[in-house]
Amino acid sequence: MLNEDALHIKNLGYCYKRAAQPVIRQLDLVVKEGSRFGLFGPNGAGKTTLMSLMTGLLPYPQGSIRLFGKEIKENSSFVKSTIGFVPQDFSFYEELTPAENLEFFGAWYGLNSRQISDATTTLLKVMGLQHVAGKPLKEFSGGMKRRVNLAIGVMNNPRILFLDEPTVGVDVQSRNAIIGYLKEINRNGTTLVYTSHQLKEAEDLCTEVALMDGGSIISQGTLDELKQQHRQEGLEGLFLQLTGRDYRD
Ligand SMILES: Nc1ncnc2c1ncn2[C@@H]1O[C@H](COP(=O)(O)OP(=O)(O)OP(=O)(O)O)[C@@H](O)[C@H]1O
Repeated sequence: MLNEDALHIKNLGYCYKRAAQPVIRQLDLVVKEGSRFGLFGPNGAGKTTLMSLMTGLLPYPQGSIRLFGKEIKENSSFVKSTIGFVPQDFSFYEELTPAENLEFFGAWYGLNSRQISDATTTLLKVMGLQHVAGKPLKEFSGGMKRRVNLAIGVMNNPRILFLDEPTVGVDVQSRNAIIGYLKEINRNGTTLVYTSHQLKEAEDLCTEVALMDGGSIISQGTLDELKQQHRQEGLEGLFLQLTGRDYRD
């Protein structure tokens, strides 16, 4: 159902072990189902940490994260069947072929052999990987590896897909293919939660944005709303106005 909250985060806090200060502080965030949501902020703002919390990879001692109304730490099998995750670091086996990787991750998601075989055929075609389906990933270019990383993240046809810098280091062709595919699955109902430093790409992809700094959300709305509110023509100007020009790391 559109307009339901896909994600509802309240008063979230997180501190890494032995770190002097929390990385996520009293963070509130709502993502509506069906949106293409972009999360932006300087290096070290806490985006990857927040992704890890939202996908259940890190436990959260403080606050609440509800995924389609369910608290994620109490509903791990619901989370596994509902989300897809495309992490910033490649999350596959370099010695295996794309088809073998998809088979492995499909089984991990709990898909049956027919579902795995159908998803593999479709995704190899969509990602333009049919001609290298039998080669190990260690022989692939960066763009091809990014496309495999994405294919793994969408194998279970997720209701919500989290993407942490999914196009870093890719050429224009791969970028176009990846962004085009993300728009297509969003039209078919998948909510997207995406982070990137590619702000032009983000303007094209995202319907809603949030800016993050120092572990909190400092501004959230549709891109048009925020541009108007802060009298900026683009996301880059908005970003610099709200987060400043100093290095963070
Ligand atoms: N495993 C860890 N242990 C301790 N501190 C960490 C760990 N991972 C990240 N941090 C720290 O947490 C803060 C937020 O890091 P995080 O990677 O979430 O930021 P980010 O917004 O994703 O940055 P970037 O844009 O560079 O990817 C940084 O100060 C970082 O040094």
